Amino acid sequence: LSTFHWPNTLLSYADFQLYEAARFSSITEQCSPRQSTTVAAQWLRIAYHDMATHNKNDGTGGLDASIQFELERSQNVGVGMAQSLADFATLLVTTPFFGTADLIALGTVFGVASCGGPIIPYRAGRIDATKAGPATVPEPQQDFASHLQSFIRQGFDQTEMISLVACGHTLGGVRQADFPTIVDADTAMADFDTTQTFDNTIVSQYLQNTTDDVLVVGPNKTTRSDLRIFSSDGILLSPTKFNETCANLIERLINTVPQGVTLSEPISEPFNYLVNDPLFSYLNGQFSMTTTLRVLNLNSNSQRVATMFWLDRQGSSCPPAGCSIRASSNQTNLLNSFGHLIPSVTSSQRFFFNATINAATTISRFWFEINENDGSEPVIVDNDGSGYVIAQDDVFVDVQRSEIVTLFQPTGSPVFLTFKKIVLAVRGDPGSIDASMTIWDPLFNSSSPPFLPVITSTNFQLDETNTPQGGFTFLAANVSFTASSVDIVVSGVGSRAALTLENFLVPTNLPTVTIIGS
Ligand code: HEM
Repeated sequence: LSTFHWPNTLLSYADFQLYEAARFSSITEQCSPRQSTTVAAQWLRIAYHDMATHNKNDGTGGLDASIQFELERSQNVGVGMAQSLADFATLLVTTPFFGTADLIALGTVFGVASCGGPIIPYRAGRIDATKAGPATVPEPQQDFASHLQSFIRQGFDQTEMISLVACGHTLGGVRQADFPTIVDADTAMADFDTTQTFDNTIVSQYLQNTTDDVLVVGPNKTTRSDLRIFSSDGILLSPTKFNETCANLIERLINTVPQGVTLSEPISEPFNYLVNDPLFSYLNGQFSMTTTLRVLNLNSNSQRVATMFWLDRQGSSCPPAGCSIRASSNQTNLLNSFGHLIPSVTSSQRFFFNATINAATTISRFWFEINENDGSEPVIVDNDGSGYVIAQDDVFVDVQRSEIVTLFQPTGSPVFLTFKKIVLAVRGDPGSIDASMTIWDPLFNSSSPPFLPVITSTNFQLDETNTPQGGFTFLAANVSFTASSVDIVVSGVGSRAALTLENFLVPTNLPTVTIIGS
């Protein structure tokens, strides 16, 4: 198992979306059927069509969600396209650093695995396009030479093209409504092979001349593109190497991105020792700091104690061994349906810590110890030796003063309005502080693609309900209930240059308050 090195917002977010977030992976769980095909087939096809804009010669195009702007083209016909984009949009999980293109890639990884295919390593960090790319998706009526040219432009040679088409056409099929000249009027959907699963049947049935793939044996010769491709070379993908070859090629497909986009390191299993960004609150001279530690593959042991240690900033309040607090609770079985497919993970557990810290001497770094209390050496989890360093405590979102506010207007037809009030704690004098926030809300304003996030800015105001205390000034600003991530910039904190809290993920579990209007 690989160890998580904190802080890394992108990797921890990607790990969460891959292995813990339940809603996304559950849509395709067990290769779930939809519209006479499978969700996985729809998600793999959209990934290919999105990537197919790539031009390796000038580095443009690739998996960048430009498909959002390309749906009226006949080459992107099919209900699966808009449906897949709606799947991704309604999850409301995109952030400035993890957009729709990252979700399309994630959908491919989930879909292929859910249908019994290989587990494809995942990289995050794609950048969403803001406009359409070129119309370069291959179509069945085109000749072999133009298909080969397309794949070469996308970065795949002839052998890889043959394999990649087989890897794609192991799922799903051709819809009569989309291709009435290819599929008989009495068939809604002509499956490429006789299994819904991700397997080599597409290849073995082709080799045995038993295939029903309409792009091989369909009535219209012009549109037998799979036949032209599969028969173009003797080296059709070997059925025994199907999974391995497809894993490599589909991984390359989803990692084909425009030049200049840098993807994260590949993730192929959940991180061990994953630490959540600590959250702070100030009250009466003390910080309350909460964080969590996820540990994998622990045996069951009721004697186990997990402890968080920390050092203060001034070396006066904590002993050299650190102040400490035991985990307040723990939770097991954290993984989603995709996480359960990862063979190296046998169990998952998260420990919750809630430390009370003297706000004057404060905290400089923290780490953990897991003691089995069975005579074995305790395991120290200290971020590869550096500890988890708290860079500054002059500005933070105060998570106990922030809240989810529901305004309820009971008269006439009752109206509810729910939003989040973000309270910022700033060490400094109310007169000099200036704070603003850019808010990223994945909630789209449209009922059809493109589903684009709403990005707004706001200034913080002095918070009248949280008066200054212990050298801290509290400022407040509201964000929509669905806002996923905010960037906060604060100036006027003593003599410091402007401080930024970037990509702060808006907590989902803030205290709630209902205000009843008249
Ligand atoms: C020359 C290249 C290709 C051609 C001409 C082609 C053509 C087609 C056509 C005509 C359909 C039917 C779509 C519909 O009925 O709406 C289809 C479906 C599909 N294609 Fe391809 N394809 C090609 C390459 C690929 C590749 C490289 C992949 C992925 C690796 C892929 C994945 C799929 C999948 C998964 C489906 C099924 C979709 C569903 O059931 O909803 N295709 N393809």
